[in-house]
Amino acid sequence: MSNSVPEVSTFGTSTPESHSATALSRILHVWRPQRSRLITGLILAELAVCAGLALMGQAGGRIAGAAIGVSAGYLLLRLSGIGQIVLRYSERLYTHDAMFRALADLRVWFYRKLAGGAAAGLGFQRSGDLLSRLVSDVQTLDNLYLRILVPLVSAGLTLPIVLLVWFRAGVGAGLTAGALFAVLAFVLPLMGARLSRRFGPDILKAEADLRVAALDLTSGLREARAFGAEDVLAAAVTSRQETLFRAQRRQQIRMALMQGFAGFVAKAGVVVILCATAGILFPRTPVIAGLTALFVAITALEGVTSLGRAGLLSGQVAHAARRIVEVADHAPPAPEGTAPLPASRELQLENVTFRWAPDRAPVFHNLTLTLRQGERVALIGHSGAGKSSLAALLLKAASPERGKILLGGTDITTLRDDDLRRQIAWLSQASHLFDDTIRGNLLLGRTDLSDKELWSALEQARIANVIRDLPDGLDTWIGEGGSKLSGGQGRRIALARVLLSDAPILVLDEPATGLDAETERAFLETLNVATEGRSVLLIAHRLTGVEKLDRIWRLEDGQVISIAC
Ligand SMILES: Nc1ncnc2c1ncn2[C@@H]1O[C@H](COP(=O)(O)OP(=O)(O)OP(=O)(O)O)[C@@H](O)[C@H]1O
Repeated sequence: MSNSVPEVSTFGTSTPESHSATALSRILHVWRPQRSRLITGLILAELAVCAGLALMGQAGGRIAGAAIGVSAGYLLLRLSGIGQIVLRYSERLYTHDAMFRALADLRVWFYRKLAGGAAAGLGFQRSGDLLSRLVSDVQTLDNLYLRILVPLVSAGLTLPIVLLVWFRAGVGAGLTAGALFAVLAFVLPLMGARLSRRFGPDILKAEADLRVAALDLTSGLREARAFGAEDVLAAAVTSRQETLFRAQRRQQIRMALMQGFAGFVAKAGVVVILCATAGILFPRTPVIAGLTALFVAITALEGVTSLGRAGLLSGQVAHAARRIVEVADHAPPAPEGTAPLPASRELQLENVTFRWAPDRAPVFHNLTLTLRQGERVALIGHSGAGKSSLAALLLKAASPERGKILLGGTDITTLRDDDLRRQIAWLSQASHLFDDTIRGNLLLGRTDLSDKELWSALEQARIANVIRDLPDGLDTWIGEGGSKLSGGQGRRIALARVLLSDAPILVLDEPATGLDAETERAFLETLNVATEGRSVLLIAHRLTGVEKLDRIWRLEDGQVISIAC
């Protein structure tokens, strides 16, 4: 149980402001495909504001005209009324649609980055924190467009229009109301933004901490029960929940104060124009110009009161952008090329030096080895020697610091990732089973396999009989992470999935984990047959003697010692 989520930083020594600016510009860059939609949304928003101003201005003018016996047509009033309703509806629809598309693009971009760097150090990132970044941080960014950019740009475009109307009610009143509009639209948001730079990260941080604790509690419930630690874990969740509530309460109080103050400034602006209309403080204005200005002031000033709150949100938005970009940049995926797939399936490591993180000791130092096509090699070594790390390197799930990895003489960084993945099937130590049926887990989206082939792979993995006895057979739902199966059963389904792949090279990391001694022997004997004709790298702590092998590699101190069988 950690106390709080470690925050990853890849921005070197620059200031938080420059972090945010960089992060926000990266996010806007990701949104570029939606640019025309986002800009159309902005234009519609401004047109809706203009229609609203025209409606209120017309209404004020008509009321004043009626009072002094001047009549005018109602066509413009009707048009602006209908126009405002239609434009406001279209703007809401369009801006939200554009935003959801932009957020969807951002999630896909973030997910791709995450997948690309999944093994390259992101294994250290807490899954609750990653989930928080993927869900709440991305969601927070809808404020950037809907609550910050759209109203701010609209306020900038509206200011000259309202100034024109207000100046007709007198220069003094126009200047004062214009200044109050600027305070609401620009000064208060700026003050809010400065304030939120300090407090903005609190809520996101508290949310991430709470998610980590809640995930810890749910995924570790069995251990918590076994060790009687439910109360401790539940207390950790409660305490983080309280921290989040406190941060949210503080934010709401700041928002309420800001809204109250902005409302007060807006009313002051209305009073200024009212005074000018009544001839108090300012020279009396013609009644039609005065009432038109007054009605425009009511709607224009009211429309910008929420910008102060948007300013208070900006710190949160900037922090969310930073957190998303930090993770996306944390582990750049290994480079990918377009070289054609070589004919040979020989795998070679040439003087490979590798470490998982710059502050970690190297796992391999100048490692050189060759797995020949069709060869069956066991890789043994003590825990932590680097057996799984070698598998991660071969799969390009991690990249060497120095040296080359070659497939048939071609550097794997010059091959397409998809091509490489089709050549090497990997049963990792932590193979994941999805919350799906057994069939769904075996197929993983493939449509080219018959039930006969699925059963054959399950036979080879020594799990077919167990599945035949289940009421729903292949359609049995196995729960999150295969929670409705025993550890050994889940492992064998994961192995069946690997055996279904056509890859000519198999990397099997401890395939017999979770099996009893007798089943293990039978299983390894079957494996000898099931993997015939393919290159096999069998990673194990110990060998049982039944494995059919050409060579054994012992991994020691970052070097491989080859032992003939
Ligand atoms: N994703 C990762 N990020 C950072 N370090 C890692 C990661 N995976 C492994 N390591 C570190 O690399 C070293 C080699 O680990 P590796 O898992 O390759 O060993 P192993 O021989 O497979 O061990 P075991 O037999 O216990 O599975 C260890 O010191 C481990 O802490």
